[in-house]
Amino acid sequence: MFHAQIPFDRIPHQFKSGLLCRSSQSEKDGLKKADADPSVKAVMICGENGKFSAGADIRGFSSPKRHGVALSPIVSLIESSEKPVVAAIEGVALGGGLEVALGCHYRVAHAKARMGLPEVTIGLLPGAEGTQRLPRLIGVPAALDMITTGKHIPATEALKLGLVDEIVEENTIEAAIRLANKVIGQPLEPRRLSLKPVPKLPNMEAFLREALVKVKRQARGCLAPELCVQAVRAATERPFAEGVRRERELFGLLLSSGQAQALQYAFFAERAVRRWAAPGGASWSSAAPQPVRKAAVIGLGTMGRGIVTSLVKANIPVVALEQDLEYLNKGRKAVMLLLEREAMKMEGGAQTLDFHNPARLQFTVDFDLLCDVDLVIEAVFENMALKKEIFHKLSKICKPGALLCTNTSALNIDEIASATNRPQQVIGTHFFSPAHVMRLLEIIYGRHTSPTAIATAMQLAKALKKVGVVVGNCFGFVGNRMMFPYVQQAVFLLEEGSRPEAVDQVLEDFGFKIGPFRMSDLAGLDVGWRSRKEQGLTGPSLAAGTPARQRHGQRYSPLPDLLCEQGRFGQKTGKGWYQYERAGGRTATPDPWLHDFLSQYRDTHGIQSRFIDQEEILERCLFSLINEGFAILAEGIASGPEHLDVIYINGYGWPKHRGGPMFYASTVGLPRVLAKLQKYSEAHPDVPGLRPNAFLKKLVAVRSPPLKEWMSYLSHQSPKL
Ligand SMILES: CCCCCCCCCCCCC[C@H](O)CC(=O)SCCNC(=O)CCNC(=O)[C@H](O)C(C)(C)COP(=O)(O)OP(=O)(O)OC[C@H]1O[C@@H](n2cnc3c(N)ncnc32)[C@H](O)[C@@H]1OP(=O)(O)O
Ligand SMILES: NC(=O)c1ccc[n+]([C@@H]2O[C@H](COP(=O)([O-])OP(=O)(O)OC[C@H]3O[C@@H](n4cnc5c(N)ncnc54)[C@H](O)[C@@H]3O)[C@@H](O)[C@H]2O)c1
Repeated sequence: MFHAQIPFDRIPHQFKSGLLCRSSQSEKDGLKKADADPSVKAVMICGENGKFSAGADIRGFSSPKRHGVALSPIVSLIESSEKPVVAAIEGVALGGGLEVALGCHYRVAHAKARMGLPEVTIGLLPGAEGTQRLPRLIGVPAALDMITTGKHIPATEALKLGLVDEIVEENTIEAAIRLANKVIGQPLEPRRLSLKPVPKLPNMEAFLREALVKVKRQARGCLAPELCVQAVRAATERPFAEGVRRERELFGLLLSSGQAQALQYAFFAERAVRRWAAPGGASWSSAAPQPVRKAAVIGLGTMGRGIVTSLVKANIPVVALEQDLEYLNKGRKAVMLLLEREAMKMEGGAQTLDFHNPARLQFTVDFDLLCDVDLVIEAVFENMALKKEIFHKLSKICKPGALLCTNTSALNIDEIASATNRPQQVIGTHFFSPAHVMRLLEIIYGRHTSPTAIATAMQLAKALKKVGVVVGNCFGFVGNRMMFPYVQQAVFLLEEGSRPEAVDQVLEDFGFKIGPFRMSDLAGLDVGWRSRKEQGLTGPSLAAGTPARQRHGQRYSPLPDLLCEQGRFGQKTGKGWYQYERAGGRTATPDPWLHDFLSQYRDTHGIQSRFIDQEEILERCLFSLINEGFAILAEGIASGPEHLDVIYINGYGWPKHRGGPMFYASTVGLPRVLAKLQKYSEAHPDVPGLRPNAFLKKLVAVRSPPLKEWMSYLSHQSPKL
């Protein structure tokens, strides 16, 4: 028996699909030798360290020294072997790793193994004949599902699909050797996938057409899913060799599309932000988290109920607290509904949700029940006085080591911490709505927050299967602070002549899940209105004689306030920037009332309406957001552009195939972003958000270095870092 080892470890190789890295030549030679050696009767291919293979080294695809990756010939070599080749799949078999396994004549998997073709998630398609072999093995519908979503499937599902021949609970390698011994001498032709026909469907053409429509709708401009469908279509229409040629052609298109680079950047950025750093040199490498064995959530409104659901899903016992019994009952019902839905989704899976057990989930109005929790997440109304009152109470009731977290969207963490006797244990954990769905957790350290508190919040993010991003404290933190100028531009564009549906369309065509006005209607216009009233920008506390369209010498648009005064809060009232079929309705339609209202508003304020083209809409909204990003970096609120990009992709619906706002700026070109901001700023001198940030100017002055070098051009590190 000859064993060809597929290395895995930390993927330091140019090509990681096994066989073709470090010792690729020797493994290729090994296979040839095994074929030629009459004493070898069968071959077993396995991975190192309990992992089959995670596929190609993703960094290799954007490396200037990219070598022609010759995985296909290896897969063909395996398949054409005259001796049975069995794959022993442990851990993961992903991408090129699974393609290698598809070249084998038999596949044995450990019950805990996962398999998938995730290339689509990094902007590519399986490029080592996977799009041609997989449909031949498991049929077009299942193959298309795996290839266009990139999902990892567990071994049990792989067995049902026929992707593997056997699953084992114990030693996979021994099982693979047993199988290899059993099949020695049996004909191999029927096991060579390239020789098999693709199983027919009665309605193949219609099926593929519908699949294309579906993936295009979901892809929001991302090319890879569509090209995956085209590659699978080729498998159904052409002989194997021609299908492979088509796969290669489509792979080349994706590789040079720019989207693959953006998605691969996003893959590494998400991993890079785990290595957080904070003031005083504290970092991920030195700080250790505290265990969270029990948590509490205060306030069961929109956010609190999602946060409770998230904690229960992560198997963390929760005490859920409300201000009175009426709110408590409302909150309990909402939480139970969410958990029941989540349990339905998990049905049949290995996991179950134990939420009827009061030891796992307890509802109360009694603060004293928080005395033994390890962590509290406050999610009450966005009101500083209320938050301080709650934190003061918590610091008296909670045990000394308990971490006190606030879900505030924008308020000052230090001021909240000042109400406690333990500011080092106060931290912002900013969830995004719906909190049990959205992946982002913005983690905000205050002046006194300890490294242990940061490490614990990051650990919590991981336990909740979220992406934690550590940032500094400022109004709106990173995400909302960058959002303010974006939304402001969108409203200014309406004043100047545009319409909500035109602005939304441009940004949705760019790839945002939802444009700013649809988003505002969904979140509720009253939320921002309340905040502006608290800031004294509108409402009774506004000084008499303040010009309608100016605040503190800067341009201000009262349009959202005027809509709120009309009771137009968005979806919840059936009217906002759009009209809806009813209060609580979800279908937005352009509203003639709003159009008339905008015309009257322009007349009242003597604004000459003009046609605003798509380019201006896009640039003013996006470049003002990006400009704020440069200010955030310069102030040391975030440690690098990757942080901003991960926040936008995971919390704000930024299209991942455009890599996040800062990556996008680097692809547009910093000189162009600067020139456009200068132009718009000259036209609107009273809008600070359009005034190019000094850090952006500096980067352009030093000839726009690559994004990963930006931070080295900050002459002084801000006290925040
Ligand atoms: C111009 C014409 C050209 C025509 C050419 C035509 C021929 C082309 C032939 C091409 C052949 C293509 C072959 C194949 O189809 C392509 C591929 O295989 S692409 C890769 C597919 N694989 C993946 O996408 C897997 C990605 N990884 C993961 O999903 C996860 O990392 C994991 C493997 C499930 C492990 O998850 P975790 O345990 O949570 O660990 P981490 O995620 O933190 O990862 C640990 C560490 O490893 C790094 N890493 C993981 N996978 C890869 C990888 N594939 N490449 C590089 N690096 C990887 C990860 O970044 C972490 O390191 P850190 O960033 O923290 O330093
Ligand atoms: N809604 C969002 O999209 C969103 C997103 C991120 C962050 N946030 C932030 O999360 C927090 C909560 O927002 P929300 O939208 O869930 O608000 P919400 O109005 O829906 O819910 C707040 C809840 O807090 C409860 N509450 C008020 N005072 C309390 C007290 N003394 N004790 C216990 N409970 C009390 C209320 O009864 C209410 O149920 C705010 O700080 C908000 O800025 C909101």
